[in-house]
Parts: sequence; structure tokens; C-alpha cells
Amino acid sequence: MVSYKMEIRYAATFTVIFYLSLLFSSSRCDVFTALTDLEELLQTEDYLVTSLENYVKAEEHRIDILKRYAELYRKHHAIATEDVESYVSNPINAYVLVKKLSTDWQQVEALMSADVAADYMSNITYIKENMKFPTPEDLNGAAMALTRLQDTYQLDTSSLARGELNGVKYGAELTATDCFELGRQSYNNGDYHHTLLWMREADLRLNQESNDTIDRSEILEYLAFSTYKEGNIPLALDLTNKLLEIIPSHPRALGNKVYYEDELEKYNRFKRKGEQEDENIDEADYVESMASHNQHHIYEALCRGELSPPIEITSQLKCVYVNHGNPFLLLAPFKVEEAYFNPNIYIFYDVMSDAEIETVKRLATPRFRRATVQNSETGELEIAHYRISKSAWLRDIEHKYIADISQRASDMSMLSMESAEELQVVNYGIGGHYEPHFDFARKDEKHAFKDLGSGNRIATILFYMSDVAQGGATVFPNILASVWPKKGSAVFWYNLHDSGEGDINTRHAACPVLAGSKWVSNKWIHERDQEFLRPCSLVRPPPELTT
Ligand SMILES: O=C(O)CCC(=O)C(=O)O
Ligand SMILES: [Fe+2]
Repeated sequence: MVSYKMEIRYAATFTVIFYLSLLFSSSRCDVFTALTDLEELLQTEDYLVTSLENYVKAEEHRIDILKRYAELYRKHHAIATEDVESYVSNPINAYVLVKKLSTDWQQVEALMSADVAADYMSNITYIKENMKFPTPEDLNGAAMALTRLQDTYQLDTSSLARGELNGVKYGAELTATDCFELGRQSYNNGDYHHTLLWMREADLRLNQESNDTIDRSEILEYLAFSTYKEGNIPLALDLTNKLLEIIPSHPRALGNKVYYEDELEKYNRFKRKGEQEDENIDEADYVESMASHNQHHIYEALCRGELSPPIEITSQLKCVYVNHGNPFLLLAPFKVEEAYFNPNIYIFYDVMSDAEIETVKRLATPRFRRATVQNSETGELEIAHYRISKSAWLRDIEHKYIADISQRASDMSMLSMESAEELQVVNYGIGGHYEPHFDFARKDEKHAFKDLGSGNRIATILFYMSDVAQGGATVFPNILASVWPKKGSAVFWYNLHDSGEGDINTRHAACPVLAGSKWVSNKWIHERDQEFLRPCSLVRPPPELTT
């Protein structure tokens, strides 16, 4: 038997799945990876709500009839019991009473046990199977997106629960159950740090809510175990004792209490015995783990806009108009800004028109698939949690605008597009990101681009097809450079040194989108056919020409 509280929990869990999926949205699966399918999800919601409303009406109608039956029976009974003897002595009354309690009553029973829900449930099942609907993986992805944003942008849990992102209030608040669900998802991912943050928030919210939709004991159980996992045994014990105050016979809490007491005793004995006996940490492992930890901190600080390249670099950066001696560009030269020097990173402004952007989006949207990455060992394309977006490829022959964009990429870079890949269109939803990576194939990635037969990716042109309300910068952690999306602009850099070696300083990332939706497209240019074309600099004259 499902209890009232559990029913509410199920309903609330459904609400949080739905709410999060709406927030972090896309295809029947991967709802959280991009925002393009959000409208479809809203349509699903519309159908579901209509079904629910119709079901409620049908049930109300059934209950109304039953109420009327009850009233009739009650009235009849009242009359009959006014004077029982004269009532039963009347043969008509006797007949009416018997009939009321036989055939009439059968109708009441039939109505009481009628399964009005069945029709509506099959309707709902049809909607779920045929329309966009979030899966458990979507909920997990949405929860991970939220905790990623929380870390990258240093968002405080309580503000987030109030629906605020960096001080801007956007949407609905999260309830205690919503927070509990976020904690539970984090727990299932083995992420005890976020379990603690969200369970504590659930507890705080529970104290403020008038009708409890979650048991404090459940929160305490997750809190205690995650606290233990995070290494605070005394607090884990304390929390377990609190749980036992609420449910003294809680079997797991009783078991954990003994276990934590034992662990605490062992720990104290160990501390007393040999405080000087240092733990045996492998120094090389430690240095490596600290290095990757710091790298991640640099990446996140760049995403928050807190770091920039040193003044020696920024002081030399220019903003110029160039036509590369191209007669077609004499009247409308490119406006180019240098974002970094060696590796040279250039920002080109106004290189995609609104009409082109709309066309690219329209052509790409129906083909969107969850973006993949190439497995360096096998060369296979796989989905990965470190690249969360939807992408599709467009060919030059599909539309004049796509061919125009390729021609423009060639004019911008002064490189041949003969060996370039098709245009890759990407849409990131909220929390969508691409962690630091190289666009070029490294030496150990033997399979990469083998099929293309056009060599490595010599250069990247990344077109920004939207502004992004908050977050979503492209950052280069090795050189502390960052580029902020501006609709119609593009960023260009060489991935390879002149020698053909990959330039490790081009390591870059797409920061998580905090608010809004981010659209980009990649034009990856390959080595073949570029032998005589690659210029030293796009915006500075060759050294021998400078006076
Ligand atoms: O979206 C961005 O800012 C960067 C995308 C990127 O690096 C890629 O798709 O390889
Ligand atoms: Fe990239």
C-alpha cells in the first residue's frame, strides 16, 4: 500500500524531474543536453496536464454520482427509521428496501470500483512513449548540470534553491523535496560533497515548509552517511544519533552507529599511537593530483571572468580592419581583434548575418544528436559527460548560405577549405559545456581523422551564433585567455605549429552555460592543400616589410 506521504513524494519527484528537465534541457533521451527541444517538452507537459485535468473531471463526476446515491440512501434510511414498525409492515416499502440493497446497491459498488484511471493512464502511456519525455538519466544529467554550475560559478546553495543565479532571480524556488532529490542524485553519482550541500538545504527548507513532503529521518540518513564518506566520523555519529531520536528502531542507523563508534575508536587509537607516522603518500601521485586540481581551478576562474593574460601580452594586442589584399573585401574589410599572441587567437566581428544564423539553426535542429568525442584508443565516437551539447553537420551543397560561410572562412583565414570538415553546428543547454581539450589529434590518437585522409586539424574557426545571457565563454586555460560569445562573431586560431606539431597552448574549453542557450558552429580546417597558404600572421605584415 502506497502511503499518503509516498504518493506526495512520487508526485513531487515527478515534478522535480519535469521541472529540472525543463530547466536543463532535448530527442527522446538526453533531454538535458540542449535547449532546442524545450518547446517539445512543454508540449508534452501540455498533453499530460490536459489528460490529468480530464481524468480529474471524470473522477469528480463519478464521485458526484456516488454522493447523490449516498444522499438518497441516507434520506431513505431516515424516513424508514422514523417509524420502523410501520415502515417494514408496508409491502411496498419492503420491496423498495430489498431492491435498494440488491440491484441498486450493485450499481453503487460498480461505480465505486470503476477504474476510471485506466483510459487516462493508457493515454498518458501513449504520450510518454510517443512524445519527448525525460528519462532517469535525464534527471541525473540535469542534477549534474546544476552541481557543475554551482562549482564553476561558485553559486551558493541557498540562493540557487531560491531560484537565483548570480543575484538574478529567474524561476521558481526549489522545495525541500526538490533539494532532497538533487542530494539523492549526487549521492548516486558518489558525489558526497554535493549530497551534503543539498541534503542540508533540504533540511533547512523542510523547517520552513508547512506540509512536510519528505521525512527528516531520510535526510538525516543521507547526511550521516555522506558526512562519514567525507571523513567526519564524529559528526556522522552525531547525525545518526539524531536519526535514532526520531526512529529509535531504525535498523540501518543502529548498525551504522555501532560501525561509526568502532571507526572513531580505531581512529583515536591510531592518532594516540603514532601521530608522527605520516601516511604514506606517493609524492609523484600527489604532485600530479595537485596539478590537475589547480588546472581545474584555473579553468573555472577563467569561466567566471576572474583571470586574464599577463599585461605583457594584453598590451600588445591590436584591433584592426583587414582585407588580406582580397579585392572582394576592399569595401567591407573584416574587423579583427587579437585575443592572444603566440598562439595567435583572433576574434572576427560581424562574419555571420542573422539570416545565415537562422538558416543554419533551422537546417541543423532536426538532425541534432548528442555530441560525441573520439575514443583515443579505438577511434570510436562516444558520448561523454565532459561534452554535453547537441550537434549536427551541414554540407556546403545544402544551402547557398552554408557555402557562403565556407567561403568566408577561407577569406578570414586565407586557407583553403578543400580539406575542411563540414560545418559542425552545436547547441548547448543550461549546464552544457565541453571541458578542456585539443581540437587537433595528438600523436597517440592514431585513429583520429584517418578516414578523412586530409591530415590533422591545422586551424579552428568557431562561429558564435548567439549571445549567452550568463556563462558559456570559450577559455584557454594554459594561456589564461577567454573569448565571450557575441552573436555573429567568430574566433580563429591555428592548432598546429608550422612544424605540424600540435600547439598545447591551444587547449581550450566551452564553459558551462549558466543562463540562456549557446549556439556555435565549428569549421575545422585540415593540413592538406595548405602547403603554400598559411600566413605568419593574419593581421600583421611579415617581419621583412615592417619598417
Ligand atoms: O563552444 C565553444 O566555446 C568551444 C567549442 C569547442 O571547443 C569544440 O566544439 O571543439
Ligand atoms: Fe574545441
